[in-house]
Amino acid sequence: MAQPIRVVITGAAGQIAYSLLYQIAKGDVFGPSQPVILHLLDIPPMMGVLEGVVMELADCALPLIHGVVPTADPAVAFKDVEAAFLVGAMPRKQGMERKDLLSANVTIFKVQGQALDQHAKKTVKVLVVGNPANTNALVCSRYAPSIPRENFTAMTRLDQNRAQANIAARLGVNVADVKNVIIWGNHSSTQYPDVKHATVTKGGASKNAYEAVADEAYLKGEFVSTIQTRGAAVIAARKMSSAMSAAKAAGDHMKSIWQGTAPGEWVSMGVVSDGSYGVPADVVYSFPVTIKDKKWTIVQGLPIDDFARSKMDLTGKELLEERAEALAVCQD
Ligand SMILES: NC(=O)c1ccc[n+]([C@@H]2O[C@H](COP(=O)([O-])OP(=O)(O)OC[C@H]3O[C@@H](n4cnc5c(N)ncnc54)[C@H](O)[C@@H]3O)[C@@H](O)[C@H]2O)c1
Ligand SMILES: O=C(O)C[C@H](O)C(=O)O
Repeated sequence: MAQPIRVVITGAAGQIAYSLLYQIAKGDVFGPSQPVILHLLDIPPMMGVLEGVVMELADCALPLIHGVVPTADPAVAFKDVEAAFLVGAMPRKQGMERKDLLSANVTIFKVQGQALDQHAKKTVKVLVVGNPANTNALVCSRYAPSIPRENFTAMTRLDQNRAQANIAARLGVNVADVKNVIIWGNHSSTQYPDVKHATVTKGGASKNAYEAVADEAYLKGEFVSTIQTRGAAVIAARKMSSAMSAAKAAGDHMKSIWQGTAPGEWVSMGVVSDGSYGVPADVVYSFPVTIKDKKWTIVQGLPIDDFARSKMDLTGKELLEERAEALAVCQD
C-alpha cells in the first residue's frame, strides 16, 4: 500500500466538510489504495463540535484513515500537507451576493496562504471553496510566494455539475452522457455557463449538446440565469447554502487534479489567468482545462461568438473589481 498523504480540510466542523470528509476517507478522491492522514482545521469555539466529527470518523471504521489531526492552529494544520481543501469561511445568507462576503472572508485566505507558504509541501495542491472562491484563491496564492501559483485553484465544479445535470434533464439522458460544459469566469451570478462546445451521447452517438437542445432562447436565457442563481435558490429553499453538492464538487475537482482528465474531456476550474481568450490576466478565472500529471492546461482555440464574448468580459470585469477590493482589505 502507498505511503499516507497528509490532507488538510479547513472549516472541518462545518456543513460541507461533514460530507466531504467521508468521500476523502473512503477513497473517492485520492483513490481506493491511497491512505490519508486528515488534518482538520477549525476555529477555537468549534473544537467541541470538531471532537464529535473525529469520533464519527473513527466510528466509520475506514481503513484508508491512517491518522486524524484536529486543531485550531494553522501551523499544525498545514504541516507537510500535499492537498488542501480550503472550505472554512462564512457562507452567505438569503439576499446576499457571494462578493458581499469578501471583507469578512478574504483575511482568512491571507493568513492561510502565509501558513501554507511556511508549512505545506511545495507541491501542495490547494482548492479554495470558501466564497468568494476565485478572489480568495488569488489572495491565498499571493501570500504563499514559495508555492507555484498554478497550484492554487478555485471551485467552479459545482456550477459545471449543475449545468451538466440541467442539460441532461433537458435532453432526457443520464448526466454521465453530457460532457464539456464550460463555466467561464467567476463563481458568482456573472459566471457564463457555456454549452456551445459540450457533447451529449444519445442512442450510442456523440453530438454537439447545443445543437441537440435546439433551443437558443433557452440556452442564452433561462439556462444561463438558472445556473448563475442556483446557489441562491438552494439557500432560499434550505435556509442554508449548498453542502452535499458542494462537497461532491470539491471531491470531483481534487480527483481531477490527482487522477487527470479522460481523453477528449475537460473540466472547469478557477486558475490564475494568463490572459487566454482575451480575459484579464492575474485574476482567478474559470476556464476549461485538461489535467495530466497533476498539472492543468487551459484548452485553447475554442471559437468564441459575440454573445460569449460579452458574458466573458462581464465576469472578468467583476473579478478585477473583486481583486482591487480584496487587496485593499488585505493591506489594512
Ligand atoms: N465554491 C463553491 O461552489 C461553494 C459552494 C458552497 C459553499 N461555498 C462556500 O464554502 C464556505 C463554507 O460553507 P459551509 O456551508 O461549510 O459553512 P459552515 O458555516 O457550515 O462551515 C464553515 C466552517 O468554517 C469554520 N471557519 C471559519 N473561519 C475559519 C478559519 N479562519 N479557519 C478554519 N475554519 C474556519 C467555521 O467555524 C465553520 O465550522 C462558505 O464560504 C460557502 O459560501 C462555496
Ligand atoms: O451560493 C452560495 O452562496 C453557496 C455556493 O457558492 C453555491 O453556489 O451553492
